[in-house]
Amino acid sequence: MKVKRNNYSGYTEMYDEKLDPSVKSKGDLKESFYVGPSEDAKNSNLNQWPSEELLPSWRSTMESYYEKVLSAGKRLLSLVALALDLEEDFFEKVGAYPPMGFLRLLHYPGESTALNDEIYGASSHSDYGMITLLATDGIPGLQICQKKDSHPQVWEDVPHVKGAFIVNVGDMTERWTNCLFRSTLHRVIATGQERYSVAFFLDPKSDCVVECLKSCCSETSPPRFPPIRSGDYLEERYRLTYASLKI
Ligand SMILES: O=C(O)CCC(=O)C(=O)O
Ligand SMILES: [Fe+2]
Repeated sequence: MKVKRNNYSGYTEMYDEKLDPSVKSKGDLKESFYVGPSEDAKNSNLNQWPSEELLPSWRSTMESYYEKVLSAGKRLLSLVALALDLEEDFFEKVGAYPPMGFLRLLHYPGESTALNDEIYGASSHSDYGMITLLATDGIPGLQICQKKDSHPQVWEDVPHVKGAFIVNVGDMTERWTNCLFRSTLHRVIATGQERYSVAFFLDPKSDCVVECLKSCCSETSPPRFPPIRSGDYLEERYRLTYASLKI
């Protein structure tokens, strides 16, 4: 396909990714299309777009959705800051802005693969960034595990609420808050039903250093994660997602 993934933008085929590298499958069932920020630091556009003749207005629809969900995400981040007793514009002040938004259009094929338990629509993972705003078509499949350190893990279906986003806490928020806000462990099981969803990942600007908030650590509860540059952290997480595969 002409718009195949490049620099994390464009099309990824079925089995291109494995979100849980420990799963013994050839990859996750989903196929997806990524749309990143329209400009990088050097002002060059990294996005891949299908041709206007093939899909008229598709690009403008995506760009318009991107802007709207980004603005909703930023408002939500202000609420996260307030919930942590920080100033409303904390994430702006700490250098996370302008945040990097990644829109991901997902398609899960309808074929049943129930014979192989290890095949997931999306295998178990937590999202990497600050928060994710997820819209789904209401077809079941998405599950969360609330106590991710427990064994065996208990998975619960996420109910669909029409017109509402599902909001996942990401790993960088977990690092910032020293696990006060736990990132959401989730997966999509293969139900044999075709399913569509749209995820919007909100990540800090790449040179933002994510380190434990002063209010979230003490002598008895020291920082559990070392400070890390957001761009380096994301690079490593993406590398691991593709490392077990040959692409
Ligand atoms: O399709 C879904 O409901 C979840 C997708 C997801 O978790 C992801 O892309 O990170
Ligand atoms: Fe996810």
